[in-house]
Amino acid sequence: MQNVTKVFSNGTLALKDMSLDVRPGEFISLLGPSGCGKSTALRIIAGLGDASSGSIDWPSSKINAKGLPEGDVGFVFQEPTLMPWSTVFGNVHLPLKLRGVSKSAARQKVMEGLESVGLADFADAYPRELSGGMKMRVSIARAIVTRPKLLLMDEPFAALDEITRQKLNDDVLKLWEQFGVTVIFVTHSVYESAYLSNRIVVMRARPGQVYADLEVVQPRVRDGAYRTSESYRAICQTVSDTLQGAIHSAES
Ligand SMILES: Nc1ncnc2c1ncn2[C@@H]1O[C@H](COP(=O)(O)OP(=O)(O)OP(=O)(O)O)[C@@H](O)[C@H]1O
Repeated sequence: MQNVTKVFSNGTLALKDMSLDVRPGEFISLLGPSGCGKSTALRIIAGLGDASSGSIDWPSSKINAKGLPEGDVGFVFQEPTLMPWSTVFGNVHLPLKLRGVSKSAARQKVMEGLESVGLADFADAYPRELSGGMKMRVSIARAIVTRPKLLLMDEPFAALDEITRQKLNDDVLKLWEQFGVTVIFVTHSVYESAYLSNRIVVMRARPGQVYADLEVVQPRVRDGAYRTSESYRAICQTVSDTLQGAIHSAES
């Protein structure tokens, strides 16, 4: 993102001169107070909204006529947004169907996607038969079925209970390693960002901008032991202090 500014039609200045370089293979959390423009930034990266000025460049991808990388971006929303009339298989097939890939030709990829989120046995189930966490898994399988290089996730687990959220955090980390996908993950949670990411971009509000860019390179393995480790506690403390700084900088 190069100097991206977004002014909505009602005059709200959501982002001002936001610049962010994302390197292949990173797991970045975008963290910040409510209304600081996290979702707006993610939507502009995904091509779901236009920047008022500035640009999104894709130096490592071929781009299509819309200026977006061809087939390279998957998006997971806060709500699973599944089609209730379609089975789990049908929901995950959708992005491939929109590209003209028939059900039979897509079967292997859809089943691989479902296996990677532990739902291979639920291919014929309907969304109403699934728990909230399972619906979100289907949504993730749908986002990765096209093998995107970049996965954008907008507070995907905010509505889930803590245990389910922790399990899904581990699932996402597995997918990140398995597919080598670059992830940008929007969250309100200091703890979630410190658990998942190797880079935490803290934003400030009014106007939305990058306030701090923190590296969390170690440890490589994130698991239950990390959650209770001194290094995790220290990272959470640093991130929490930085977030407080971002909140105060917006008020001054
Ligand atoms: N379509 C829109 N029209 C007008 N203003 C908007 C629109 N979408 C977002 N905004 C405003 O832009 C600012 C940034 O919103 P955005 O949803 O990107 O923030 P956020 O950091 O994702 O917030 P949250 O954490 O609460 O989801 C807010 O002031 C919001 O009210």
